[in-house]
Amino acid sequence: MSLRLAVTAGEPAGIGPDLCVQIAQAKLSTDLVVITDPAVLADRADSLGLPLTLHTFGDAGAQSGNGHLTVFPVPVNAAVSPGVLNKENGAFVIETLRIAAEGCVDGRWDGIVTAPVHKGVINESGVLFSGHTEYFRDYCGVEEVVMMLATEDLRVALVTTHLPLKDVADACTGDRIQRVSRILNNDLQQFFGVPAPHILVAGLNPHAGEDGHLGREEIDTIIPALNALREEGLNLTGPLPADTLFTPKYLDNADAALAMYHDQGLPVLKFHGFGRAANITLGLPIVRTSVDHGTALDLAGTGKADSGSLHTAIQVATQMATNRRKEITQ
Ligand SMILES: NC(=O)C1=CN([C@@H]2O[C@H](COP(=O)(O)OP(=O)(O)OC[C@H]3O[C@@H](n4cnc5c(N)ncnc54)[C@H](O)[C@@H]3O)[C@@H](O)[C@H]2O)C=CC1
Ligand SMILES: NCC(=O)COP(=O)(O)O
Repeated sequence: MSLRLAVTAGEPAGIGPDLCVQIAQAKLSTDLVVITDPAVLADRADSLGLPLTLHTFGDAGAQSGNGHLTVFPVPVNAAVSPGVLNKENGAFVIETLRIAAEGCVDGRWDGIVTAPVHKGVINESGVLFSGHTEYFRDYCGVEEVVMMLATEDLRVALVTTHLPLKDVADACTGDRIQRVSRILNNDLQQFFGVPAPHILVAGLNPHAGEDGHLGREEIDTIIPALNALREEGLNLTGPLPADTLFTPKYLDNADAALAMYHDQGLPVLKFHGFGRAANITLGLPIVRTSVDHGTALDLAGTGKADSGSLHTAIQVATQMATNRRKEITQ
């Protein structure tokens, strides 16, 4: 049976609908079902001047690719104008995520690929929301998940995700570093065919603390956590100063880098491969990938949005879902 992925089109005023219309133009090897309001897609196809035939999920002959798109319809709450946020649609966006997760759990599809949402407007709509990563973690009832962004030749995972910088040091506990490292190690084996992952771990402070003179988190927390993980058999190098970790000397012999926080790891990844990377949630019982960028409100409806990252996210989700299926049938 061929794989089917759900694609949430994300914030309706952002570039998510544009990207869905754009990928529908290609010949697709994975069956896609886009979860959104079909009228938003039709309007966006008109703005972009691209052909689009819409089908409803479950209908005979429903297909995606070559100018067709299968849609699981969810109505928006308020009319959509490209580039203009409307908090009335916050609940709609969350409902598309809920349907995507529900369909994964009940087997309607094999994984989820998410187009970008706008965290600010969702919170303004009255829904507390940090990101998809945390949403799917809570939906699936797991304690820990890991955000990893990956291009073809660089993988960067994070110990902490969406929280204010002032809270990062306290959040990098030994327990969390251990849980995140185990998930990263396990999922690199399970989904990405890396039999014995070598993981580079960044310190938190400049120069990885300079022997305690620039911060004690390395000595008090990170080194003991890494030593305990080494006892379990994980192949870890670090804590390394983050400013030199991302150089070929280290990266050439590693399978992934583990950064302590969002803006320690992601600027490097995006400088290296923005538009070609996927954002992957590890540690979930379902497959979920996403694009490496946000809603780009400035580009919605203009035809200037690059769909490269959505293509990558679909490819990676297909690979992960294939490996998960193999595991289940073994
Ligand atoms: N997966 C997700 O749902 C993500 C959502 N976001 C959300 O997106 C919103 C906007 O975030 P920003 O920091 O402004 O980042 P952004 O990624 O939306 O935009 C940053 C810059 O990159 C450009 N850009 C982004 N995607 C592009 C594409 N596909 N093709 C060409 N250019 C592109 C934009 O035009 C802008 O100049 C925020 O609410 C943020 O939380 C951000 C990252 C991921
Ligand atoms: N910087 C990554 C990002 O904001 C996407 O997060 P998520 O919505 O995938 O959790």
